[in-house]
Amino acid sequence: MDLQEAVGVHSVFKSYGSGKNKLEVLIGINLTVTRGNIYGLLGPSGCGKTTLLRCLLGRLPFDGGVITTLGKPPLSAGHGVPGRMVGYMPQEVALYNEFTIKETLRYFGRLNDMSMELVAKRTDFLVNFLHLPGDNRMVKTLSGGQKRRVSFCVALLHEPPLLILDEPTVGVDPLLRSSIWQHLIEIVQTGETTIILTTHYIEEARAADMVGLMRHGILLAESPPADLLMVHQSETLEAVFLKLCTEEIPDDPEGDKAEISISAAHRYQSMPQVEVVSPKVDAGGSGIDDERTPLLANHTHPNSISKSLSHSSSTTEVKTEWKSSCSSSLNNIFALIIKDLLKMWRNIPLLVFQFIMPSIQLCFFCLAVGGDLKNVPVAVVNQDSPPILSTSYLKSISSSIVDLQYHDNFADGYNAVLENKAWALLYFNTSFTMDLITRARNPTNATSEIIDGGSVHVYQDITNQQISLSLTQELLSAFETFARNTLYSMGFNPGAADIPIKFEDPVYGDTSLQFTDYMAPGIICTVTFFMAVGLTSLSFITERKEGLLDRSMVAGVTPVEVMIAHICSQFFVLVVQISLLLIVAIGIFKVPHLGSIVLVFLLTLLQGLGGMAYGFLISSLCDEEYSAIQISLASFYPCVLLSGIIWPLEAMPSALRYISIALPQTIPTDAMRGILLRGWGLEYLTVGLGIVVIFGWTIGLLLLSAIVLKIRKI
Ligand SMILES: Nc1ncnc2c1ncn2[C@@H]1O[C@H](COP(=O)(O)OP(=O)(O)OP(=O)(O)O)[C@@H](O)[C@H]1O
Repeated sequence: MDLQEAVGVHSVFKSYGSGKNKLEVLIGINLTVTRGNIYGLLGPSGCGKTTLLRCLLGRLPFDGGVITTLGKPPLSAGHGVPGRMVGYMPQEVALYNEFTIKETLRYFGRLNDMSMELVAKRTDFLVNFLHLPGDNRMVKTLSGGQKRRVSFCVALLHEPPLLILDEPTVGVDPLLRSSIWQHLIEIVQTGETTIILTTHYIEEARAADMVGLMRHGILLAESPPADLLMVHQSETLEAVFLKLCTEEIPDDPEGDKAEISISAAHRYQSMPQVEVVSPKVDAGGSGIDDERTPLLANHTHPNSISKSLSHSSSTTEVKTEWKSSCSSSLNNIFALIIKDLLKMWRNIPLLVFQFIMPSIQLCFFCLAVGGDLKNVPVAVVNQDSPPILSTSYLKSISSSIVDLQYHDNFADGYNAVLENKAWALLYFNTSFTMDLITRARNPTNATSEIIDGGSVHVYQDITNQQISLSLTQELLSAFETFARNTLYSMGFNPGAADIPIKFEDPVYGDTSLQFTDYMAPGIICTVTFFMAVGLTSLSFITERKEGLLDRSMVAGVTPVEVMIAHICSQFFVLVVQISLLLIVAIGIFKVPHLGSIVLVFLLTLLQGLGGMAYGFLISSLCDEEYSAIQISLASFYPCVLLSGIIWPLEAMPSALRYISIALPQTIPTDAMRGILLRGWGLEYLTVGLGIVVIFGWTIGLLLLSAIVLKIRKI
């Protein structure tokens, strides 16, 4: 291997998609970048420049060929590409909008293991050199061009031996562009830094040591700019490029690429081999060689150059000590945690939302579900004469539960139910009191007419089972009260012999328990789990879409480090969330808590971690937020419905029960119920199993996410 070779690309092929949708983007590309050189990769939009750069960075797998960067293939063990050996400026801005310039550079400085003093010095220099406003300015308040310059700063910050810059001069005014080129020329002077950049401004690439002209995935030519101009007898690189394009593709620009590839390769071989000349330092140390002069001659801001040149000596003093060893995971995790915490800090409303959202959801649940009915309208037609016992019975009905509405005749009362103005009609015959007394005096000899006349006739709308069951319960319990208070006190026995079943004191629970208490443990589990799913998946997809994750990964961060950092930074959010949730459940809504609160907390915390792990899996599978939301929603209902949270597992078909038991909420919810309602501890199998199940799910989901990320090469 040529020791002078910084980057070698040999017969590299890359395509996107497959079958009919296959798009060949790189077709047997060969290129060599010499150490200490600036290599300008030129070509029209869509010709594959970014794709090639991402392959060089190890961020995109390629189909065939060999790539070496700084002597090794990217991603080889212990290699710093991706990592500290490379500085990357992507095409998109890829900056945290909520950070200041200083914070942005500190984050990337930490990833590159720089001391904060060094970061501060480099920040001062770069902010000054690139004419950026103060380093305390928020990125979101910068103009498009200023943001791109901050992005450029990030790539230059740690003075890596390899700089890969995707269109660094887009959105930059000509003066600054010239100054940037001047700086790039300076930093390659030592021979330690190599730069590959793409640009649409073909003419500015005259300042490069070597240019590669790309079109339709092939390299049409690779030569020093001066030689290209000479060989093609053209005045401008643009003219050379046009000439090459028309030579190669006379009729159809979308024509046969294989043919192009062969002819291009042929021409490359037949081209005069030109010695690659490193930029020469002139007597004044300006570092401007003859070929570059035309570009720099347009420079009307001499201060910019002299300023950057004076920095040349200072940069040697503040030279970053980049390390060639692999990224330190702990260092990366630390940097990522600080970044995550800062992001949270910068978005306090979102943080507060995260803290209180589970509690608010629990409030809605406790307020809306499981309570007693109130003011249920019930029509009454009382034709009892004299209305003694009927009135007494009606008085026994709870007025807070049932709102009695009197009607004159049966038809009116019945219509009220038909028109959904009442949930039931209570009808008393004219002989209700007399017949009930007759029946009470002699229950064994009561005729069916007497029984019918002495009964309350109830006509119900039972389309709402919850209302009809509660109403039935209330009417029956009112009759019990009425019988005890009125009939027995009058010395009558209505005839109902006591059923020979005696309910002793319950083993677990008491009669004050409500449906809310049964559901609350499941709600606590699911709310915590799915809040974490949503926040984790969306946060990662957004970071990935904005190129932020990619940028961190080029700096050497691995997906596992991202996961660990996210879990650490979100841990404190979870702790606050769960504390508030339990305060609301136990303190405000008086959900019984007979067992250890620590165990309840632990189980809920594990649910949150499980949710994060599921969020990771979703974000590793989905590229878009909407698909992540769809998967989350699609899994929410099965989880809630199948986990025995709303309705007992015992009511499910037995086959479904097996699926249900395997879900991450079923056994943990049972365990939570055991702790809260029965006072169970770890000595009970269900509680231990609940912890093991959710822990197992968390580890399994994390591993699965790591595998998916690896397969998808994200
Ligand atoms: N992830 C992808 N899936 C499918 N096609 C893609 C993907 N990324 C890029 N392409 C396609 O590959 C081709 C090359 O894209 P690339 O971004 O490498 O071009 P480029 O030369 O960098 O263009 P520009 O100068 O506009 O940035 C384009 O046709 C693009 O649409």
